[in-house]
Order: sequence, then structure tokens, then C-alpha cells
Amino acid sequence: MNNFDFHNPTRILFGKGRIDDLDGQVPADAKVLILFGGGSAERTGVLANVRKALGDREVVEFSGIEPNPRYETAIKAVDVIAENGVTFILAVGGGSVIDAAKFIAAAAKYDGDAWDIFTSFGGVIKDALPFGTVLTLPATGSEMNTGSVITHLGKAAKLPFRSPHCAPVFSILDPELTYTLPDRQIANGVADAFVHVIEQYLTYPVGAPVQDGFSETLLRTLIDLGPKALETPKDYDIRASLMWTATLALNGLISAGVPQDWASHMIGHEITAFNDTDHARTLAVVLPSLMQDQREAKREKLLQYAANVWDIREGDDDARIDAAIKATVDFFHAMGIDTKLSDYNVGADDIDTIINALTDHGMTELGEHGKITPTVARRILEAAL
Ligand SMILES: NC(=O)c1ccc[n+]([C@@H]2O[C@H](COP(=O)([O-])OP(=O)(O)OC[C@H]3O[C@@H](n4cnc5c(N)ncnc54)[C@H](O)[C@@H]3O)[C@@H](O)[C@H]2O)c1
Repeated sequence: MNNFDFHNPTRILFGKGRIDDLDGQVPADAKVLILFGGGSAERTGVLANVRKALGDREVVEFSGIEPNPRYETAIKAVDVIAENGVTFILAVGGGSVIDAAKFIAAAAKYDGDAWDIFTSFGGVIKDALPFGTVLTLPATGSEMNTGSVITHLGKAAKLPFRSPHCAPVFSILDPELTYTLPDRQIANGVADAFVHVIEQYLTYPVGAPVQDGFSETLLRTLIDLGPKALETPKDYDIRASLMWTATLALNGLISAGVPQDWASHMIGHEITAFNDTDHARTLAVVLPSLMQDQREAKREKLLQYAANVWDIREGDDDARIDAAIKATVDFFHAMGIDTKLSDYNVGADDIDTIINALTDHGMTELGEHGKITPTVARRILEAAL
């Protein structure tokens, strides 16, 4: 097992009705900025409950954070913070709103050009406003990690950053808040969490059976409960397990002490930057093609994945790897997610644009061995057409 530091300071308040506990989590004298998206939080009544729970604290609201949140919008919230003397941010929504909150919290305390946050992958961040979250969409793990991904429309870039200063102070996870999600977002959430686990699991063995066992359980849970969540949308136990699975998939627990890949994510981000395809759907396109392309580098873990996640035991090594990749594709299809670039209006002629952007953003040595160069990424995309 590799050396690691593990520290996760985010308090999780999990279960029914936990918005009522906001009062005990947000400082009594805080000036709060409530950050939310395009209207679902208002429509579903979540915002009304949040406002009520904050009592007579001074509150400013900022709405309009988009899915795949935009720099151009989020930066406006930084001015609102300065104008109103905001001391605490409360993000109400899915990964997009929470990611935007992380950027806004850091930019509010940064004196230079806020774009430096991305060019340094978060390195310039030395402080951030405290923030909490009310999660409405289980998917990204952003509610319990320090990462964020923001799209800059003007620069046609979707870039990640990470900073220990950008951990939520607390996150409220009430599975009942997910009942209003459309099937498409449930499917996206399941696929996103699935690929998060894969990025931290499907590399090469380093003698870490605990991390592998956690990962395999998370994957099997998503495979079992994902389709059931679509069939029976108001089953509390299914929603509760999915919500906690998605959080555990990217809160640092399963990545401690093991190699990580993240090439599917970095290539997928460029597809979203290219034509705004849902994040999870880009992953469902890239991952199977990457598994096929990298089958030698990932051989041992692909065989372990076939056996422990899919219970594939018949046939020789190559047949079992083929069956595991096919099972992965079938799972995405069972969730109603297409797995080819052409399903998302990306053609052969567009691959140059995507690869050039990947190169421009410094993503030239991806994967657990740093060997997924732009040439390999091109091959992966061409095989996914
Ligand atoms: N920070 C991280 O670690 C991390 C990890 C993976 C992905 N991401 C990023 O997160 C973003 C995706 O976030 P997401 O998948 O959570 O989706 P999202 O936050 O973009 O939300 C998707 C849509 O669902 C709606 N919605 C949210 N909750 C709802 C509810 N309860 N009922 C009805 N509608 C609801 C939103 O209004 C929005 O239109 C992408 O930009 C992706 O790159 C971040």
C-alpha cells in the first residue's frame, strides 16, 4: 500500500428532516449567502425549508448557477459577497452548485485574478470563506471533498481545482430531497459515482484489500440499486443507500494509499466543454473505450473487477475482461445512458478540437502511469465514435 494522509473535516448530517438542524451548524451571527441553481430548489420547497431553518440570520440569495457551473456566473457572486459582508455560504443543490460555492469561497479571499485558481489547480488558495451544503442530487461527492470543476465559456475550458481550504464545514444529506429528481439525473448520478470508484480502483494492485473491498461494495451497490431507483422512485432505503454510496465514492476514503487514474474524467471534461454534454454521459462514453485500450496496463485489476464486481468466472483471461467491459456498457444502457460519441453529436471531425483542448490544458500525461498522452486519448475517442 502507498503512503497517504487522510483528513476529512466535513460533518455529515444524514437522514429525513435534517434541514431543521441547519440552525445548529451555521454560526448564529453569520451573514449567509444562499447559493442555488435554476429553480428546482425553489420549486421543490427545499429553499423554503432552508430559509425557515436559518431563522432571523441576515440572508442574501444568489441564484442561476448552471449545471456544469460557469465561471462567468460564479464570479458575480464574489462581488455580492463583498458588497454585503457575507461571512458564510450555504450551497443548496447538486454538484454544480456545491462546486461553484467552493470557487466563490476561495475567490472571495483571493486578491489576484481568480482565474489563477484554475491555472494553479488550486495551489494559490490560502484561505476561503466557510461554507456548508444541502445536497439535493447524489452523484459527485462534492459535498464531502475539496475538489471543484468550473466551465469558463469564454475560454471553452472546463477545469478542476482542489484545495484543503475548500472542504464543506457540513453537508446535509436527506434522501427524501432526491424524490423530485428526474430519471435522467438519477441515472447521471449513479453513472458518475460508478466512474468515480472505477478511477480509484481500476489501476494496478498495490496490496490494498480494504480499499479494494470498499470499492467493490460501492460498485456492486450501484449496479444493484441504480436500476431499482428508476423503477421505484420513492423507496427511501434505496435513495438513502445511493446517496451515501455516492458520497463515499469520492470523499478520499477509497483513494487513500492506492494509485488513481482520472483520465476518463479529464477527457470527458473536454467533451462537456465542447458541447455541454452531461458530465456523467461523457464518462459512460470514455470509460468503456479506455478500459479496452488500456487492457494490458490494467490487466490484473480488470480480472479482479470481472470476478469480484460482476461474478464473471467462465472463460480465459481475455474472455473474462471482454465480458466485464460488456457488462459495464450494459449497466450504463440499463440506466438509460448511451455510450457512443455519435449519440451526443460528436463526430470524427470534432476529435481534433477535443484533443487540442486537452493538450492546451496540460492534460498530456494522464492515467495511473502518466501514459495516456493526447495520441492515446485520440485513439480512445476514435474507438468510441
Ligand atoms: N467536485 C467534485 O468532486 C465533482 C465530481 C464529479 C463531478 N463534478 C461536477 O459536478 C457537476 C455535476 O453535478 P451533478 O451531477 O450533481 O448535477 P447538477 O448539480 O449539475 O444538477 C443537474 C440538474 O439537476 C437539477 N436538480 C438538482 N437537484 C434536484 C432535485 N432534488 N430535484 C429536481 N432537480 C434537481 C439541477 O437544477 C440541475 O438542473 C459537473 O459540473 C461535474 O463536472 C464535481
